[in-house]
Amino acid sequence: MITIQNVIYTIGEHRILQDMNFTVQEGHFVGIIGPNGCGKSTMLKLLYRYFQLQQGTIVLHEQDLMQVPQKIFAKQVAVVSQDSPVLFDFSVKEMVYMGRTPHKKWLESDTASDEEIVLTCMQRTNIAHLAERSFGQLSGGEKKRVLLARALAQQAQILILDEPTNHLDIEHQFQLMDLVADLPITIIAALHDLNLAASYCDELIVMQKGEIYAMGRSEDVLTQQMLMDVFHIQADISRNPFTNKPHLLFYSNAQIKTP
Ligand SMILES: Nc1ncnc2c1ncn2[C@@H]1O[C@H](COP(=O)(O)OP(=O)(O)OP(=O)(O)O)[C@@H](O)[C@H]1O
Repeated sequence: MITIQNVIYTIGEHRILQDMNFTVQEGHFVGIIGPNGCGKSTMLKLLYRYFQLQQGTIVLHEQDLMQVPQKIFAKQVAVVSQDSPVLFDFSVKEMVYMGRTPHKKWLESDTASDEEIVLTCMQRTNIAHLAERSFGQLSGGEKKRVLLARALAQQAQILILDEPTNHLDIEHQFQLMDLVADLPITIIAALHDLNLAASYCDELIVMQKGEIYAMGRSEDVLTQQMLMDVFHIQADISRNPFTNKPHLLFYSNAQIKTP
């Protein structure tokens, strides 16, 4: 379980997060939604310790997240972030092997088990055919799938995803969501596609201006009022007949033609 209590985060004069409080249960898939600039990535960056906590506490399995030793943290938390800079030009396979690093001792060489994990993760993310390609030369969507494979190879109990479907074509969006939703681990993802969020997440956290506007099951959270208040968009909300999950049809007044 991860507990976020009274977390406030400020950059310069700008208060980015205001008193964030929520709990993520083990094994749940939690989606964070909200408009551009509302603080989703900042919240995730605190969770994966890219940012230092300034105020409040984050507790992971009854331990202060900031006190967890780096090597243990890397075994527990894997991340696919928006901007994962790669300074040197590695092959795809080398990139995925990096996911095994937290499990190894200094200079310990890769084992047959590492090889099997890496190959399986490449197959599951549909990148096995890219194994020898240079990471730097891949398309945005291919890179995203390599970063996911690397995160899977880490075999962490918590997976943090910052806009994981960004750059992916429609087939790979569903493939990625199917894949991660099927993992028996905790997942926290910032998502822009509200229909994907509604389809896959156990719970949604709606953020607005650095605060939580609402949280709960997608059925309860995705209301016309919320969509107007937070996203300033009109929507018809129905059920997807195939999945029985909420389905949003968006429109603007300008699109509605009067006869
Ligand atoms: N390093 C920084 N310096 C100054 N302001 C920053 C910095 N990083 C983020 N911000 C500001 O913090 C706010 C929240 O940013 P954040 O990236 O968390 O939003 P987001 O909800 O993830 O947005 P998006 O949906 O556009 O990715 C924004 O107003 C952003 O401009």
